[in-house]
Amino acid sequence: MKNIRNFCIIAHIDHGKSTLADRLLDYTGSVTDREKQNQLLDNMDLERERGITIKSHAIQMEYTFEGQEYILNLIDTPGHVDFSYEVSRSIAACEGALLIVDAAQSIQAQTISNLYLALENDLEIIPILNKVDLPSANPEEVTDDIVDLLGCDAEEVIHASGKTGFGVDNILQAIIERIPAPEGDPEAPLQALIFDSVYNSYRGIETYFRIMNGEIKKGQRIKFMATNNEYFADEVGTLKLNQVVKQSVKTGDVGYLITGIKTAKEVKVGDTITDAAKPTTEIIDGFEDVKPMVFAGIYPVDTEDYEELRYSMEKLQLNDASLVFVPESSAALGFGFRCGFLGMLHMEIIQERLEREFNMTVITTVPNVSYHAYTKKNPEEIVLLNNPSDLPEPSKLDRVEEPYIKASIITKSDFVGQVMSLCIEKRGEITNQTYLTTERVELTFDMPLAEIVFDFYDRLKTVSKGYASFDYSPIGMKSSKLVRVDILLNGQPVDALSALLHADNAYHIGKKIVEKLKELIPRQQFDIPIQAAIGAKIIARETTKALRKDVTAKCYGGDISRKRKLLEKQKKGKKRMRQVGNVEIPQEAFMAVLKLND
Ligand SMILES: Nc1nc2c(ncn2[C@@H]2O[C@H](COP(=O)(O)OP(=O)(O)OP(=O)(O)O)[C@@H](O)[C@H]2O)c(=O)[nH]1
Repeated sequence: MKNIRNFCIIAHIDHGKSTLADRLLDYTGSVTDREKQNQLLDNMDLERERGITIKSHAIQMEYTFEGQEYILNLIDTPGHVDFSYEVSRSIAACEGALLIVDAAQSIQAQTISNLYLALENDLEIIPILNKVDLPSANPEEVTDDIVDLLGCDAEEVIHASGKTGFGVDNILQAIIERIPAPEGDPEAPLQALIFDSVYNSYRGIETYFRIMNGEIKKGQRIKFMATNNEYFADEVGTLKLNQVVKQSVKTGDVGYLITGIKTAKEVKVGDTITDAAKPTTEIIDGFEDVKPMVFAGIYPVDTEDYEELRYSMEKLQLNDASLVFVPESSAALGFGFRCGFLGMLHMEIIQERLEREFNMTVITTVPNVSYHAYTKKNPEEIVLLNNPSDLPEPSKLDRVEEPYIKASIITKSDFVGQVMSLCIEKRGEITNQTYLTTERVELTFDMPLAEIVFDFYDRLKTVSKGYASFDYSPIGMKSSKLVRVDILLNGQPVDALSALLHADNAYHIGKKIVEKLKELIPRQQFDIPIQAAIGAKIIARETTKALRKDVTAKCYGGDISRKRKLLEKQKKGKKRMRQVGNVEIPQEAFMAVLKLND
């Protein structure tokens, strides 16, 4: 046990975590040449393409230092706020963390929020100044920032480059010398923390764990404490680039477990595994059920594909326990599902995975957060509001509450004014302002989550010229004035275009939505009035004028291949169109409310 080191890497997105992890694997000879790929840890196609780590993974390295052999378990963590719960679990499985800071970007919002998580878990922090090879790197200044943040000495900050491999040896030495070996009692009853799980279509769910006390043996009868379900440990082992089957995995080590479980729901990240016959009395604390934050409708483009969509979503859920969905129907779109996501990125990922892995083309409706409504009849009972159509009639409605977050934004002092106005426009209330250095400021706001869902990231990037980073955590519900803005096309309400908006913004946003829809809805053979309404009251109107020319008219008698190309193009464009009444609506229109400022 004294030669084991468990560590994770924490960083703001794009500061070079995955690249550096690959370097460590390379340097310790943990990968053969054949296995070398650009980003080894990001083994989902989607992850590699987007350059982000979606799910955490673990990997074991062996390294000989001063004549002693060490086992280094690296637990990779996702960098995006949508997945911060997974970060917190991976952190809990370690004794130390490499804190990576980009030498050109310096400290950013997630550097700080992840650092706090690591400190809460008493991890030893090894600060690393990464990307020192960049011409724009600013090593002295950024080192000062790190020293200020951590209260460490400048000598403790390791200079490195994931690109050239510079400094990797120093990092490995620091891992061995500075991070404590795991503690724990090998004789005690089994107590292991689940920090991740992965779905494998042949073997069922693979559970990743870190053993705090005791050991886990092949064939042992074990129990998951959150669910109280018992299983046999069909296979256990450690994690190299591939799994290495073992007879047992012991205290302090990190490993995987296969029990024949088929659905991701049964395995909860953060849960404790123990022995069924001789259970531990202590649950590892910190376990919480992750709740979806953002909801949207997902519909098949072709109504006939509904059953297939259900099948695909069920398959996807086996794999991703944080995805929730219930059937819903819309007058405009037919049968589909109301889905809950951890955040906007999670929503995009699900949509993309449906397309890539299941070949499903879907239409996603305007996302909204989950409100709590209370009716006059029963003012104590919460009615969960995940869908605009569920909003009770104004006469029956007592009050509505909406979820709030604590938002932390780090930016340059030059942009404080603009960032503040943006946050105030988004109904934020400033709670704190701290100068991290003379140039960098951390602003903290209490804000409605709903405002983040709508175009917040993009606006923040624009007003700060890219020099702002953002992180948030939920802080509970607050009362809100909510109205439903309906959209009518050609006089017909299209339920899938309805949005829940704060009363103060409803007129303004309603007008903008209508203007945006005018741009997005293709012209047809007749005029299409586009209206926004609150209840029976029309608050805005635009008209898409009738089409005058036939696009292919010119091609008659002309070059047939050109005409075919045009028609092909038209067909492609149609793929994501939905006929509602006699109006064709493209997918972009359903999301128009998110892009009002483009
Ligand atoms: N010049 C230079 N570029 C680097 C270095 N390390 C990483 N990069 C580049 O920075 C970008 C982000 O690197 P990643 O390793 O994917 O960043 P990450 O922190 O893992 O990102 P997430 O997984 O999304 O959190 C990539 O384009 C890398 O090629 C470095 O040391 N020097």
